[in-house]
Amino acid sequence: MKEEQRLLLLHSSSLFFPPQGVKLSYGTAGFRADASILKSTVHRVGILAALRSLKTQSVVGLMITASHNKVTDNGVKIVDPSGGMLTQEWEPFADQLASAQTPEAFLSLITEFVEKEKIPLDGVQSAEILLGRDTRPSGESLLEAAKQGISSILGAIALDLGILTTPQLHWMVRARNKGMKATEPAYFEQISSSFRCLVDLIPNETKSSKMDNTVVVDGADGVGGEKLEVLKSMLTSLVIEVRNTGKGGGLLNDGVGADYVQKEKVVPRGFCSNDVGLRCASLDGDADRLVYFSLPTSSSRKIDLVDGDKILSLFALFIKEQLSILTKEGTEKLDNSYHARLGVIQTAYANGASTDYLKQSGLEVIFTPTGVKHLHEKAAQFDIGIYFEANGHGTILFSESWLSWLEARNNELGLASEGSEQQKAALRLLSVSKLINQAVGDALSCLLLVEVILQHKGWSIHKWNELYQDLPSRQLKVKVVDRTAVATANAETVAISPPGIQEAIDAETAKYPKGRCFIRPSGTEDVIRVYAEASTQEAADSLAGSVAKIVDRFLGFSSSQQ
Ligand SMILES: CC(=O)N[C@H]1[C@@H](OP(=O)(O)O)O[C@H](CO)[C@@H](O)[C@@H]1O
Ligand SMILES: [Mg+2]
Repeated sequence: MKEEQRLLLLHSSSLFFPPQGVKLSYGTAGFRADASILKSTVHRVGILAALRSLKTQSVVGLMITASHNKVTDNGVKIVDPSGGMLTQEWEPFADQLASAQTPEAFLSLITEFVEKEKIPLDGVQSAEILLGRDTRPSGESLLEAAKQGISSILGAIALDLGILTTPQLHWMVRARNKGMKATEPAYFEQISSSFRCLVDLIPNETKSSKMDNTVVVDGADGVGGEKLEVLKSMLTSLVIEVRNTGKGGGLLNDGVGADYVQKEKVVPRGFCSNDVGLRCASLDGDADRLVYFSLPTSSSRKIDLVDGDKILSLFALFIKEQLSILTKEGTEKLDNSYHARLGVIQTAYANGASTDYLKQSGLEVIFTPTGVKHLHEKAAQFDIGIYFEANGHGTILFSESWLSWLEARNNELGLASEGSEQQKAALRLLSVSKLINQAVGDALSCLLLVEVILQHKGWSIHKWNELYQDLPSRQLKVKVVDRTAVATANAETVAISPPGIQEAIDAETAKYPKGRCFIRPSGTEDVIRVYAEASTQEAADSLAGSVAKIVDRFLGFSSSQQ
């Protein structure tokens, strides 16, 4: 490493002190913590992002957000050149960097890593990092820290894109590396024009049905609401009413947003009895999650939730239907048919009823640990991989090879039988691949896809919700002394440590018909999560409650005092 580079890194890191007595780790979605202790971490992630860009000789992204967490929290994560999450291979280095206590220790970590990874840190190669942040007040000063980190790597430049949804930044990084236009207008243009194509391809029978084309969206008082306001003006045949836009003084994620709606299953702030029967949706704080809901009656706060599993089911159904039209043996023979391998990816949080439904519909269902980085990786192994977390984070991935086949097939059909059902199916699938964010789950593009599929099918939210009935479930959080004491296996369905805890959970679960329960350490909060399912809500609540007590007995503060 050049002396100039060494001095630059030493000087820059001496301006930021790592928090004392706190060990941060690159969890499910980057580093997250109370914003007040994050400056040094964000500064170091800026440096890491520059190294990643040098190593890959591509543009990378750095996003400052704490998503659905409270407004006083914040977080930082890196977007890899593909538009996906930072490669998991670099996560341990990210952890080490964040916890180095002195500038010298920090510098020696970097020196060693640069050598090991053969990163061209010579001041000759350039690096470029796109920066984005959500609407949190702490975002601006954290972004400054990231910029200072980036500028302490010779040849690295930061491009500040301002306030963005997380999926917009992922989309732009992917677009830049594909040589496409990577601006916000280009993003809006792509998703709105592919939405319009799908609308034009709605069958005449359903086009004329009296379906309500209004959706009311809770923007979680975050970035999603303001972006949706822009997008909605570019659409036809859909009316979007945005509430909780963040402009009315409401607090981010406070009694609003996808996480609150999905976990609490109650009406978010800004909705009232007048909304009974309407199709409603909630985004989370950085607009990468989407859930739907409706208010069944005016007398209670309870909602009918249509979660990520149902969005997944709707998407899977539509894709499968279009694929079967496309590959139907028609008047004209398919000489180069390519049967797409379609896969569906879920986590243990998926409602058991959804998995049963998907399997009964003939779909291949695969399970991964929590966190999109795991789901995304699996989905990318299929020609068409659809992944969703129950909380509403997901997307559809199309392989490059299948898309090129589809393009060619579409052209062929255009010549042989323009306007045929087969060609329409090909066009629909091509449009879906452009509407849906190929980099990461995106609430805005998923919202448009849900809306156009409902219009295509002529379905109300109730009809959609009736695809299957969710098993009652309950999620709880338990504060423990050390959450890393819990280790899991089998896509997080079994706790392999501490010893004896799984046996205790199994014994409790066995008392409940259709009972299913698992625990895992959260990767974004300092808690153990408990998930329980059973045949009635009371039973699910009771199972979750009992298992929470087991967790507390094994790992809680009371146990450590004994
Ligand atoms: C049960 C649950 O909803 N977990 C969420 C949550 O992760 P945890 O590791 O459970 O804290 O935040 C992640 C990032 O947004 C999201 O991917 C994940 O699904
Ligand atoms: Mg989010």
